[in-house]
Amino acid sequence: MNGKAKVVTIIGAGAWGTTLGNLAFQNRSSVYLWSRHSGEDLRSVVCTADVVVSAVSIKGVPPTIEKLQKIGLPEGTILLTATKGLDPVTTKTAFHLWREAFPNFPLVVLSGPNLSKEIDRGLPAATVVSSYEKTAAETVQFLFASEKFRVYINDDPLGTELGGTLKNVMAIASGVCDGLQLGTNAKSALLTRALPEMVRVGTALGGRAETFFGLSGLGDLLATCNSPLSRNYQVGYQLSLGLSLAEILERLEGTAEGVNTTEVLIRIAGDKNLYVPIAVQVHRLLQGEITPAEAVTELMRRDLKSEFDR
Ligand SMILES: NC(=O)c1ccc[n+]([C@@H]2O[C@H](COP(=O)([O-])OP(=O)(O)OC[C@H]3O[C@@H](n4cnc5c(N)ncnc54)[C@H](O)[C@@H]3O)[C@@H](O)[C@H]2O)c1
Ligand SMILES: O=P(O)(O)OC[C@H](O)CO
Repeated sequence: MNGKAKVVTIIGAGAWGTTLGNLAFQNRSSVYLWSRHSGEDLRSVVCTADVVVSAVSIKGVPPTIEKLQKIGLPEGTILLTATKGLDPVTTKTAFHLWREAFPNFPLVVLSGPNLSKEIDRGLPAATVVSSYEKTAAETVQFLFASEKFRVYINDDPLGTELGGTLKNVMAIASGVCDGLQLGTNAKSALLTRALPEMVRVGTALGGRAETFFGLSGLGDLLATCNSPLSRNYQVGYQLSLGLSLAEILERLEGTAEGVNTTEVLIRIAGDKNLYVPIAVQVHRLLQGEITPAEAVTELMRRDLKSEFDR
């Protein structure tokens, strides 16, 4: 299948699934947006699809996979995952879960600095689609690309996905930084130190270092850590104003994956002996063990060290 796909089924009618559906629709694809609440038969909308997009949050990935395994997919269907999270049960990324469940289907990851509300307004943005199967990546590239949405490809799906996943932890820290009005120097230091922390974890989990310096790593880190539109940033910002995590999540519009990702990341870092000082403080903050101001103090009073030694 070359050029623009004709039929796209999007599973997950949340903010991101809806935005992706609109982008494909504007490119003249037939788009089915499926929600678990719609009552529509999932089989009927996947059996004719050229591309099946998973735009559910990470907790929705295992049940979605289970449903599709029962239904079965036509041979050659391209699977596209747009989730940015870590499975709390297995600690795996969505790419791993989909690969294990559908090893013989072309699998593509989409991740980048993509705040859906900006894209919905028609503002220009760029993203990355990544796959070991180049033809599938190119098909997805043409499916979504427009003059408003520039789509790059690469062949490091794990690194691409992990950039988008790990930056959510940093976005919580960044929201704290802005909420406490720590200033531009502090913000710059935080984001600059966040990137090697993401690279350390991301490469230990199989991503390539260079990918984290691209759109799906540094690009998404900058977008999410600087925008009040980010739900993860909002979690940190509102914690710094004194709201409890429960209160914030109750009012939050949509999913802040970073809350779960932080908890899973701390387990991974413990198992693999990875140095993740920012994530450790975000975790303690989310657990209610320390205040936002104490988290900052803990980061600043660590032993002095060389800039590039670990
Ligand atoms: N909103 C954005 O700007 C944006 C951009 C890029 C990537 N993402 C990522 O896309 C994913 C979805 O984000 P969103 O903003 O659409 O979140 P959302 O909260 O608006 O929607 C979540 C979706 O997941 C589905 N879901 C949740 N639990 C489920 C379950 N148990 N079974 C089946 N479906 C389930 C919900 O029904 C809903 O359709 C997240 O991983 C997010 O990090 C979001
Ligand atoms: O609202 P957030 O924090 O989930 O961020 C959305 C996207 O991941 C930004 O690229």
